Amino acid sequence: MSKVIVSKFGGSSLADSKQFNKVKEIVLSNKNRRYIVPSAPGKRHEKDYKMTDLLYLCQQHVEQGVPFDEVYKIIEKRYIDICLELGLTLDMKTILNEIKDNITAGASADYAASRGEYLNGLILASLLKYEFIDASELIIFSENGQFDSEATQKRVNQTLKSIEKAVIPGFYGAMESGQIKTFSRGGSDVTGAIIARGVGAHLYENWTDVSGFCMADPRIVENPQYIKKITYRELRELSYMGASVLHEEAIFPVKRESIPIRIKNTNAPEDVGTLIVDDLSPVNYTRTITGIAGKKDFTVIAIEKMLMNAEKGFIHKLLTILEANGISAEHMPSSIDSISLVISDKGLKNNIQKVINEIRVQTNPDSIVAYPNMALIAVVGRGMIKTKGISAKVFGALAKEGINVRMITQGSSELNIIVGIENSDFERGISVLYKVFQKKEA
Ligand SMILES: Nc1ncnc2c1ncn2[C@@H]1O[C@H](COP(=O)(O)OP(=O)(O)O)[C@@H](O)[C@H]1O
Ligand SMILES: N[C@@H](CC(=O)OP(=O)(O)O)C(=O)O
Repeated sequence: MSKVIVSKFGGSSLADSKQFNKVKEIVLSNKNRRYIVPSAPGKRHEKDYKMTDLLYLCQQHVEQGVPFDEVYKIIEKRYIDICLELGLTLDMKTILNEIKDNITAGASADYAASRGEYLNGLILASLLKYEFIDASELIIFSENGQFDSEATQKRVNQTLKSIEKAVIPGFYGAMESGQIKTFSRGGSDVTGAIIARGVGAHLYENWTDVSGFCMADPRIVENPQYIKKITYRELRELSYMGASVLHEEAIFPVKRESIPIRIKNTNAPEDVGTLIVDDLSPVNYTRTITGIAGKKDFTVIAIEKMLMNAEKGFIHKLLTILEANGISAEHMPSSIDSISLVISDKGLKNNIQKVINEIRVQTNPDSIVAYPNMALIAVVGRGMIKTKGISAKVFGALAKEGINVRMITQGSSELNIIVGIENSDFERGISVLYKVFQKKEA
């Protein structure tokens, strides 16, 4: 049986006609690249717009009763220019008018955002001469908006088994009612992984603007080392903690079938990139740390109460309060008489005072203090478990740099150490940790 590759191209790979031509060359250079998943056009340079952001903006204008013609003109120009420069005969103007009418008539934010991928899918299918399959026919969400993995798997398998080559737009699907639903931002990576599982691909390629996964964010550290091979679990930890190359949920569909992922660079296709493999595969242990990633903007709620450990149901009460407020705690480091709730500011949505009051009333603590402006940095590596002195290296490096560590947690899998520091120390923290771990261990 011939091998099948599913290739997802990110927004940076499809930002303009020049990038589309690179994508065409890549796809056509390997006949196994049969199912292609495009994102919406991304930024062409630092100050440029992402089409997805502009489409959300149009919908918000309608919601506020403000005209959105000026924003829509930017969107129209980007797509029409791409079509003209590629010499395609697609009637882009008519399709764009239809979408504009729908947004004007009050279409949902998910519908508006999804059109970025929809339009790019039409263009790419026409350029490659591949069949266009709308993601709304393949990716199924239940009526309460939950992604239905098993129904989707069946649908993808059934539909694509008779289609030799297809372009399927990323980022969205639909409910049975036909209503469009998107994944969270960056979700085309998830679509690619779902299609890879559905067609039983032997490889899921994720094409972007970097030659693989770096040991640290290249926007913070200059020329960080690339990771040649990484396990799904390590990658998930790094993605979740802010390494935005791959959506953290893109792991699940491919992990189930042990389909490897390769991160590749559209601008340097000859570079090997990063291979993401199953946890059982041998990993190169010459490096104890695989990568470092982090996120800013957390609040830590520190609660102290004498004999907390003896009070039955204390943690249950805290979690019930968070749940009632629609909040989840990222971490909960604790000692005998104290516990800290680490919550992202995005999740907290300005509810801090309300949550603190409820905790005070329902648990009667000795003290409760909120520490805002915190950042989390995770040092991740499967080799960690076998190596002494990793934590000493982490804390030593941060101390030497004069960075105060406000919180520490280590996952029970010993796959990571997470430290909480001030937002203002974040970039310095990442850089100094990269410096101590970049050298290869003996
Ligand atoms: N550890 C990391 N390794 C590589 N890139 C990273 C890392 N952390 C963050 N990034 C950023 O992720 C970007 C690629 O992801 P993204 O912008 O979503 O690309 P795409 O548009 O192809 O989907 C890179 O340009 C880089 O700035
Ligand atoms: N276009 C969507 C989905 C996506 O995955 O985009 P990208 O591949 O450019 O990260 C977004 O901006 O969120």
